[in-house]
Amino acid sequence: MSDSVLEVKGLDVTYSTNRGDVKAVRGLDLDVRRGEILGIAGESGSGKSTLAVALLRLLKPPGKVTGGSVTFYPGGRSPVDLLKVDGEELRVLRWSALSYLPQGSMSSLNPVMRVRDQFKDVILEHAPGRRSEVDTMIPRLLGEVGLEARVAGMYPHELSGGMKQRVLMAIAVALEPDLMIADEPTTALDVTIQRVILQSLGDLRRDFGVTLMVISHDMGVHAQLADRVAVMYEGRLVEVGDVRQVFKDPRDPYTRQLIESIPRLGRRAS
Ligand SMILES: Nc1ncnc2c1ncn2[C@@H]1O[C@H](COP(=O)(O)OP(=O)(O)OP(=O)(O)O)[C@@H](O)[C@H]1O
Repeated sequence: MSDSVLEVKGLDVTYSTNRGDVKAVRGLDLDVRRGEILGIAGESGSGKSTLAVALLRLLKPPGKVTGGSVTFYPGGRSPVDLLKVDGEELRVLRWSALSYLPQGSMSSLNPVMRVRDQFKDVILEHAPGRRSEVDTMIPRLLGEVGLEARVAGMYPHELSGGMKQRVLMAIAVALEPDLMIADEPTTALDVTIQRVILQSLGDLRRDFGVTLMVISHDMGVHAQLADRVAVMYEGRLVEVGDVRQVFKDPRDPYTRQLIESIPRLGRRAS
């Protein structure tokens, strides 16, 4: 099995607008190693979300991939160029090999469905063979993110923001994907809940062996969670390395600036 789960080479993404082209991702090379938590850092507008949706083939017009390749190495299957796979192949890969926790995803739960049925929808759509296991899978998955089994019988409006986020994380790992991409998973949550979410993400990696790509503008999140961090600036990757090394001795001036904007954490990680 390859040591990489994803290999991005020379990725270019452009938004063509009537005010001109915005090159949101420029010549980006990135290797995501199997089993790691890779943080993607950078300020707002640096291209982090565009990178995520391009990798997941969820980029919407006027966004367009204008160059590069993205090789995905799902465990036990042949490698695929995610930029070239067709709709059906992509449908098979979604959730079961590649899952996504979008930015602001807490509003993506269906308000009129109980949590249990939202799990069932995903599991039965993407892994119909596991029908008989569903009822035992749900409490186990909820337990994995620190939620009680009774949450399965609740509707989204009965859950706090942090609980919704944890339900979504549990759904995202239900089919044991190789890679999960989480975009700003802690944004809009209060500090105590943020810590719980980060802890749960770490637990999911440990228990499911899922590789995580975690996008956050908050260097504190990366200091707490990531093994390696990749820093984006104006669509380019300016630095990638072991999180401790990057915090201790940032090579790029922009990375240094990001770290200095959180002096307390900068000190803690050094
Ligand atoms: N639909 C769009 N049309 C035109 N330009 C866009 C569109 N979406 C994003 N952009 C531009 O692409 C660049 C990268 O944006 P992107 O949202 O990927 O950054 P980001 O780092 O994820 O920031 P944020 O965390 O604020 O979403 C920005 O210059 C942004 O203005």
